[in-house]
Order: sequence, then C-alpha cells, then structure tokens
Amino acid sequence: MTELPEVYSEWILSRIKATEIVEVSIAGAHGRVLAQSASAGVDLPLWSASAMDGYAIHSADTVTATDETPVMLRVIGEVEAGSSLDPDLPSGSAVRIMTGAPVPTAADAVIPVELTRGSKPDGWADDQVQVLRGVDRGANVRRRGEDVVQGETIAHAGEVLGAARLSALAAAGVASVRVYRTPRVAVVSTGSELREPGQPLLRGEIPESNSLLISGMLREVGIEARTVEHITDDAASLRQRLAQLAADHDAVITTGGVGPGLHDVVRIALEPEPEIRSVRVAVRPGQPQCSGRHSAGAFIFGLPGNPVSAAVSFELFVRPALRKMAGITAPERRRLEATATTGWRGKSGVLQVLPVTLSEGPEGLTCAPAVPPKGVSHSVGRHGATDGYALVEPGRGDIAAGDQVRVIETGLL
Ligand SMILES: Nc1nc2c(c(=O)[nH]1)N[C@H]1C(S)=C(S)[C@@H](COP(=O)(O)OP(=O)(O)OC[C@H]3O[C@@H](n4cnc5c(N)ncnc54)[C@H](O)[C@@H]3O)O[C@H]1N2
Ligand code: MOO
Repeated sequence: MTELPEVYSEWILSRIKATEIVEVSIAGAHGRVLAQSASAGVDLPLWSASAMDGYAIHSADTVTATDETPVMLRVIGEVEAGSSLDPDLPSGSAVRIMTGAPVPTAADAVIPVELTRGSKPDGWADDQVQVLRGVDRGANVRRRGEDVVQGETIAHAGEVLGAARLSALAAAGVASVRVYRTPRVAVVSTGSELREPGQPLLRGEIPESNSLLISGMLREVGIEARTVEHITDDAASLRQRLAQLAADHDAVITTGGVGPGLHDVVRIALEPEPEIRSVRVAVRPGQPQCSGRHSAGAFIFGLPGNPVSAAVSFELFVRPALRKMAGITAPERRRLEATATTGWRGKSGVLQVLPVTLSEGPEGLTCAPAVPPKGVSHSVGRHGATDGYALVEPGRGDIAAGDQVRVIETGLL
C-alpha cells in the first residue's frame, strides 16, 4: 500500500511542535526565529534630524534666494551629530548642522552646504552665509517617527531574524528578543560500503556523501547539525545508538537502510518502535520512508540512501517539519511555473520530482532535466547542477517540450 506524499507529510507535521521559547540578546540572534512579535521601543528617527550637511534655517527666510540675489543669514552656532544642543533660531539666522544631528526646534528646514556660499576655502561660513536657493518647509529634515513610531510592530513571530531585521530592532532600541530554541538535530548515515571522501576505495566501496548533503540542507533551514556520524550496518548497535541520539536530540535524520533489503538496518532497528512506520510513498524518487516519534523522544526521519532520493525526501518531508519545529511561519521556497525545453517520460501513479536546471530567457523561465529522468535516484553527480525540482502530478503523463511545469526553486543546493 502506498501513501500519497501530502498524506504522509501531514502525518509527520501533525506529530511535530515548535521547540520552547528562550530569550536571547540581539547580538546573538542572527538567523534565529522570533517567537513573539517585537515592537519599536522608540520613534525612528528619535527626533527631527538633518538629512544633509548644511544649515538649519527658517524656510520663509529663503523665498527670494537665487545665485544672483543671495539671502544673507547670520550663523549663530553649530550642531553636530551626537550634540544635545537646541539653539534658539531668530528669523534671519542659521545654524551649521551635520547629517544626523537634531534639527533645532525653532528651524523648519535644512539647506545643503552646496546651495550656500561661505567665506572659508571649503565653502562653509563662519559668521555670515549666503543662501542661493529657496527651500521648502521640511526640506532635508527627517521627521521624528516618519520611519517607525514607538510601539509599531517591526518583526513578527515566525520570522527569521536576518541582518536587516536585526539592525531594525537594534535601531529601535530593542536589546533582547524571544526566539525558539534551535532544534538539536543529528544526521546519521548508514551503509557498510561508505568511506570518508578521499579515502582509497576497494571494489564495492563508495565515498560517503549524504551527510554533507543533509547537513547542508539543514543549514539552509537555519540549523547547524549537532551530531553527524556514520553507523555500520548492524541492527543491534544501530538500535542502541539511535535510542541514545533520540534521547538528546529533537530530530534524527538517517539515510540508507529503509528498503526491503536483508541489510536495510534502519527499518529493522526501528521495527520495535510503536510510533515509527515504514511507508511506501507515491513519489519518485523517495519512495521508501521510515519515520515517526522515537520512544526516547526525538522524531526520526529515516530517508532512503540513494542520494537524490534523500535530497528529495528532505525537501518534501523533512524541511517542512523542521521549519515547524524551528517555529518558522514565513513563506516556503517559491514554486515557479517554467516551460520545459525538452520533454521527458512521466511516471504513472506517483508524484515525479525531477531535478532541473532553470534559465531566464526572452520567453521567460525555462527548465530542463538536470539528471536523466530514467535514473534520477542515484544521479548524484548531475544532481549537483540542480536549480530546482519539477513536480509532475501523478496521471499527468509525459511532459512535452513547451509544456508548463511547476518547479520548487531550491537555489543553491
Ligand atoms: N527489492 C527492492 N529493492 C529496492 C526497492 C524496492 O522497493 N524493492 N526500492 C528501491 C528504492 S526506490 C530505493 S530509494 C532504495 C532505498 O534504499 P535504502 O534506503 O535501503 O538505501 P541503501 O540500500 O542503503 O542505499 C541505496 C544506495 O544509496 C547509496 N548510499 C547510501 N547511503 C549513502 C551515503 N551516505 N552516501 C552516498 N551514497 C549512499 C548506497 O550505496 C546505495 O547505492 O532501494 C531500492 N531498492
Ligand atoms: O524511491 Mo527510490 O527513492 O526511487 O530511488
């Protein structure tokens, strides 16, 4: 009996909840997921500030100013960034002001130094400044609160704190945030044929590549694997080790050993676990899956060993679950419509997930198979060029050149 991919994914998601909430300083919050919306502690800008280096003035004084008929103003002081001065500004006077400095309460505009003439060699004026243009009321003044007002929500629960969001919080006087604890995840590769990349290989042996694949895909969800290890094909020791890992991780992701083979040890090791199921999912690649809540605590994702099958399984089933565990509610990767530049054979009765390359041309976005559509699951070499996964619904049949297909844009994989 096969299970539809969406049913299998829902089964997993219904068993996952977000980790607990912790408070952290914003200095260490990059990449964390906000658990509670954060609002501005102050107005931004905090006070009316100059947007230019120049002179704070009364705009009404400048109405008649031109190059030929400059208006002469008396310079009565200076305000630089960081200054708390608020000099009085009688009509006919000006105050030298620098970008970011508080505009005197009595002024209503700033004229940039370039639109004035002063007696000093650098163009600035000591006592008298000639204003060469009229300026409007409010010109070159950043009004208090024009960006954000105190109390306004500037980051929402479920959003990932990227560089710009974090700096917005810092600017708005927020010092700490409530975030979800980052899920603790273990990545376990299984298979007696696997050797460290670069090791000499005997016949039958291959370099181990899935742990780099899965740890990298994890990092793209904002999670650094806490444990990465390889376990050989012995069911008893694997059962014991998985129980240990399940006790101090939130999730354990294994690759390999879930098929019906005699040595498919993940499936065999997890057979006694009442909440873990071996399932055949109607998707290619990624058909055999073994997942569920381990009695020691962690959720186990048992993915097939074929590298592309493991990647597709992660994309379809693990990624949404880990995003939920991490508290992320921001939108998933984009799904795009692309025109196939070459046709390929469909797969009847299953969702076909085909790694594709994407190109932007005069006719819009196009896609082409990155791996041979007949041998997807093990095409680890060509999978490296993947820009996305085309999703071909069961029953759609073959894809012809010129057909529109739906593609999950994976970007860098
Ligand atoms: N009689 C059947 N045989 C198979 C079936 C089936 O239904 N009946 N399903 C096939 C499908 S589909 C898949 S997918 C695989 C799933 O196999 P396993 O999860 O048991 O994976 P393994 O047999 O352990 O490995 C498969 C393949 O991948 C290579 N591998 C495994 N781990 C790694 C790693 N960490 N790095 C690089 N390569 C890895 C491994 O050497 C094998 O070549 O079963 C089919 N068979
Ligand atoms: O389902 Mo397997 O993952 O096709 O190769």
